[in-house]
Amino acid sequence: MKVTVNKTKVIEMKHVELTYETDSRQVYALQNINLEIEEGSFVCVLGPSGCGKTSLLRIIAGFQQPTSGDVLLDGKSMSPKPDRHRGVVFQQHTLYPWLNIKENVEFGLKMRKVSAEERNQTVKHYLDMVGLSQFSQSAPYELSGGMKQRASIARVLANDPRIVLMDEPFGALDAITKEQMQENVRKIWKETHKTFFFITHDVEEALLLGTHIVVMSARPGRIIKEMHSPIPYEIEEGQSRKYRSSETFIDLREEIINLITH
Ligand SMILES: Nc1ncnc2c1ncn2[C@@H]1O[C@H](COP(=O)(O)OP(=O)(O)OP(=O)(O)O)[C@@H](O)[C@H]1O
Repeated sequence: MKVTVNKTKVIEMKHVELTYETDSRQVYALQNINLEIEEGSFVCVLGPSGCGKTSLLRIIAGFQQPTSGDVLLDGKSMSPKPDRHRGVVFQQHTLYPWLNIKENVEFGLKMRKVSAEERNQTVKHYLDMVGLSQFSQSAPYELSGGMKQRASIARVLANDPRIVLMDEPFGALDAITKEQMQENVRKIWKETHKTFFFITHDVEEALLLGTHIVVMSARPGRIIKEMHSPIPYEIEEGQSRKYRSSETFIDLREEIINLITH
């Protein structure tokens, strides 16, 4: 007997279209986007510059309304306003400079009037997870770029979102820090079992992180291919570099590059 596992869909996008209207012109940004994001998956969105990746993330985050189509969160029409269930990590960190790292991470919890004891436990848990326990009293300016991004991830996770949205979060980091951050995020994803939605233009990054890879066409952005990859489950901690030369990795990389460039 075939057993079918009905996985929970955190996000469903149905026939989503987006046209930006400016004073001088219309920009047809997204065309008929149909996407299902399963709980616990790590979705990576890849595509040429200007294809609408950030627009897609902004719609899921609630920063942008689609022109038409439906977006569901846990099967229900999504609130048109951003909320803590959809936490965003941007390319440039958005930590408050006047708060220390602990205060930044506990900010959302404080707004929700979570007790001091629970706030302390939660902040400690996530600062430990991102390796910043020693820096809880530091100001954001005292941290390196990679550390600031780790603090931003801890801040989002502390709010216990349904989905973590990341818009090219490592785009401004040097190559070695970027590689370490990829390892960190994959480890965090495995530990938290959270659902991630991650935008990148780096094919190798998508392969090292994505269990569900979404490839988009040039504008107007359409989904031209979706792939389900075993790679992030298989890579052992610290083994990314070795994995890049594996046959599965090289074949998938070639397939994606061909899709994007043709
Ligand atoms: N607020 C806006 N008003 C008008 N046009 C916009 C607006 N935001 C984005 N666009 C246009 O919509 C298209 C998609 O933009 P978007 O930023 O979503 O693409 P992207 O794939 O994330 O690009 P990149 O990889 O270069 O960051 C682009 O042509 C962009 O110029």
